[in-house]
Amino acid sequence: MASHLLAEITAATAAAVLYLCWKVVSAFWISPLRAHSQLRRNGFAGPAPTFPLGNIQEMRKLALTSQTTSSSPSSSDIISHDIHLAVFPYFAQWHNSHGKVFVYWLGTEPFLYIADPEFLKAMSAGIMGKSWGKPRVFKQDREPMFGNGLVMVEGEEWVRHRHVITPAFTAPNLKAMSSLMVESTTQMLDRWSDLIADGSPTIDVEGHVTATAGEIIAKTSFGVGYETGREVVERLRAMQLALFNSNRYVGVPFSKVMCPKKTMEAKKLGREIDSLLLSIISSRKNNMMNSSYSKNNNKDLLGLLLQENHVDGKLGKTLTTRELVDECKTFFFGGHETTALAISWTLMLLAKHPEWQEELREEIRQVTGEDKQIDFTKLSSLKKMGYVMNEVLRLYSPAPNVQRQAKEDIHVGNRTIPKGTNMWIDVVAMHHDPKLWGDDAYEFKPERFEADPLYGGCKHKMGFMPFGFGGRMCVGRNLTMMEYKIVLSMILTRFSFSLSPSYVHSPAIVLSLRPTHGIPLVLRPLQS
Ligand code: HEM
Repeated sequence: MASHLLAEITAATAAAVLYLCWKVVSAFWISPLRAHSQLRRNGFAGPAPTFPLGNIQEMRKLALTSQTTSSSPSSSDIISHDIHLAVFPYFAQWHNSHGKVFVYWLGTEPFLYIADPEFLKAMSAGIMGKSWGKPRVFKQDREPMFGNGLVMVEGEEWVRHRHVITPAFTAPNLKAMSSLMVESTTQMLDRWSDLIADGSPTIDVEGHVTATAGEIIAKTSFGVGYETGREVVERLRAMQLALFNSNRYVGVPFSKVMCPKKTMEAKKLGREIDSLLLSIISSRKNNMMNSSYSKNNNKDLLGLLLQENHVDGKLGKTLTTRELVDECKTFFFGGHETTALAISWTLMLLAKHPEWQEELREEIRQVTGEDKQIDFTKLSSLKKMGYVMNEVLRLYSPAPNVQRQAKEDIHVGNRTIPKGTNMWIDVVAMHHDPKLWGDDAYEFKPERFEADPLYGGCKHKMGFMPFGFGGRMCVGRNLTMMEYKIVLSMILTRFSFSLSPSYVHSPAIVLSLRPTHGIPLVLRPLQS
């Protein structure tokens, strides 16, 4: 009897193990092979993948070769803005052999690489925001950062999130945040004045600007006076480092098991962040129930989302507490580093172009007049600053790529992109393409946006997309524009600056497009 039972258990276990093996082989070997041949049949060629790394090995090799053989100048005198080869050496190489649309593999996941705006236009025609997916591998990889926040959520869920979140970014709501930006920037500039007075006029502005942008996003997201906000920010930064400053095998089966330390650390920080945010949210909710609650005290993003929830609760346009936690994290990761990088790269470019520093100072003088203070209502008059911002976002786009996943088969001419295909849109390649921008594509020329403020004279309307495209375009772009103009006007009004001889031009991708060795500037106070 006992031996009969044992035999049954053994048989059941063997069947379960076999089934599991079949599932694994099917998910990581058979399905990818099927997808590979389907894409090839549809005319999408690309570098040959190997199992289980796909093209990762080759990408690493090319990145390493590019680092060691890079002719990119290390001196602050000669700076090349032709950065595609330096930041994406593998894509630049595959461009030459496979054109502007091809398939490459991250582990067992196929990615359709796109750097052709005409293909992009044809591919996205008629597809609404809610019908796009986001690559599953990135959703898993970045889960601790974005959870089910707006960047990652799909379908009707995305519609619900976007409806609740969009009103928080309207002009009257943003206006209320401008004083928080002025406050944090003033503190940063006072520190710069102290450093200069102490005889240290060379300052790595990137570090300072990123810290200030982190403070600003914490205040604009969770509100002033929330000491916990600082704790959240510190942990969020630590989590980002844990996730991105190590060897990564995105798309490779069981890659998390291969980097257990990183995975555990990110998970632990994730739990701590969630519990801090949960406590902020529940105390805010309690305050709203309080009779002395005033709407004016709640003009930060979280407060606005809670109000939206409050007002529209009956219409089903609500976010759960868990979703609010994910949105707070999303604002932080989506919002602070990108904006800080836009400002930092601008400072590098303006340091190289003192004539543009002067142009902008003159514009600020004209716009502010006697007040000398930049005020929210005057920001839209800073036109030249807008051209400079666009030109910086073109040359050094903080978000170097945009990702999508096909939820259904997509037809482009006589080719079909099969359902489930991931797409990787190379923004850096398009922003630097001389065929789209002309022979001066690698030059810093803000004036190209004077005649054509939206597209900078780009020959294709989808060739300039620092904030993405279509219904899923960045929800925070107006907040960025406001922060950019406030911070930059305040810096330009108090200091003139040049590049330190120690500056090393080294743009590289660490999720965003970053200056690897910071941006050391030599600052000089201006007479007020
Ligand atoms: C220079 C600054 C910024 C850049 C370059 C940038 C860039 C982008 C890009 C490229 C996308 C993807 C769009 C797409 O898939 O088509 C995006 C989406 C998003 N961004 Fe930004 N962003 C910036 C600032 C911000 C700020 C300040 C916030 C919020 C505080 C923010 C929040 C978001 C969110 C929530 C999404 C997801 C939108 C959706 O899928 O519906 N971003 N951003």
